[in-house]
Amino acid sequence: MDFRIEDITEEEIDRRLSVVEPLTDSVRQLVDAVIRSEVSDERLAAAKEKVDAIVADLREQQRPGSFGTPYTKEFIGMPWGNAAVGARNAVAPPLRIQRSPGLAECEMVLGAAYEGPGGCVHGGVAALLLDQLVGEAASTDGLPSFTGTLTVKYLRPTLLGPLSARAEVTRREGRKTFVHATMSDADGVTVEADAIMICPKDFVLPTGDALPPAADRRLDR
Ligand SMILES: CCCCCCCC/C=C\CCCCCCCC(=O)SCCNC(=O)CCNC(=O)[C@H](O)C(C)(C)COP(=O)(O)OP(=O)(O)OC[C@H]1O[C@@H](n2cnc3c(N)ncnc32)[C@H](O)[C@@H]1OP(=O)(O)O
Repeated sequence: MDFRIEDITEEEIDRRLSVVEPLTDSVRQLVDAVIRSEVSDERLAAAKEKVDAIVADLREQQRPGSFGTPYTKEFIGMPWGNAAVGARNAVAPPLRIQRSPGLAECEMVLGAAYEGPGGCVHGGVAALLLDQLVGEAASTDGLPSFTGTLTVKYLRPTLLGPLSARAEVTRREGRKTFVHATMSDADGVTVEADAIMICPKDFVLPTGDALPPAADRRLDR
């Protein structure tokens, strides 16, 4: 796992985000445009050439593997490659999660890129987003928690469009945290999930240190 430390200021984080977030958003627009475009085959082929040129340009300098999750020395996390919340990841809607102790909530608009059954959210996407949310709810006290078990119940089809989601810790038992989560549309809950999150035994940082006291960690912004 990649939890490297990167010693930068919060201002530097903001500066980097101000560059990459608009780019990622443009790529999201590109994904949506490719799915829904009805221009001619010739124009689609021409678009491919332009996209390939951009990819070649970006690949001139590339980090190996994935982005990982760097943390500042103040333990502000930068999970920018994350599939649900990543600021550099056009696959992520992205979720913009509000956290308070034991609770994580967000509103989102899921478009054509998240389709499963026609016009509906893919069940795997709903599970992905709820997995992130239960992870964040379990981690609001600063303990890293990994999903041990995630049980998802699809109550009725979730139509693409504006949605909200919520995850709440129901109880903690030693290293285990139990979390209940829901995804809802304007008419109520469409998907519910229950998770058992586990804090790994003797978790240590890449520096070899134990985690600092929870109060000193923010893990993310
Ligand atoms: C610089 C600071 C860095 C901090 C980092 C902070 C991060 C948080 C910040 C921000 C939130 C981010 C949010 C992310 C969201 C995304 C969530 C995901 O997608 S997570 C990826 C998918 N999940 C995995 O890949 C897990 C893979 N599995 C494992 O690593 C292990 O199996 C693990 C950790 C789950 C358990 O391993 P063991 O060795 O600790 O477990 P044992 O000691 O055997 O058991 C402990 C207790 O847990 C139960 N248990 C173990 N495995 C279980 C399971 N799979 N399901 C249910 N219970 C399980 C056992 O029965 C036991 O319970 P009894 O104490 O006896 O009551």
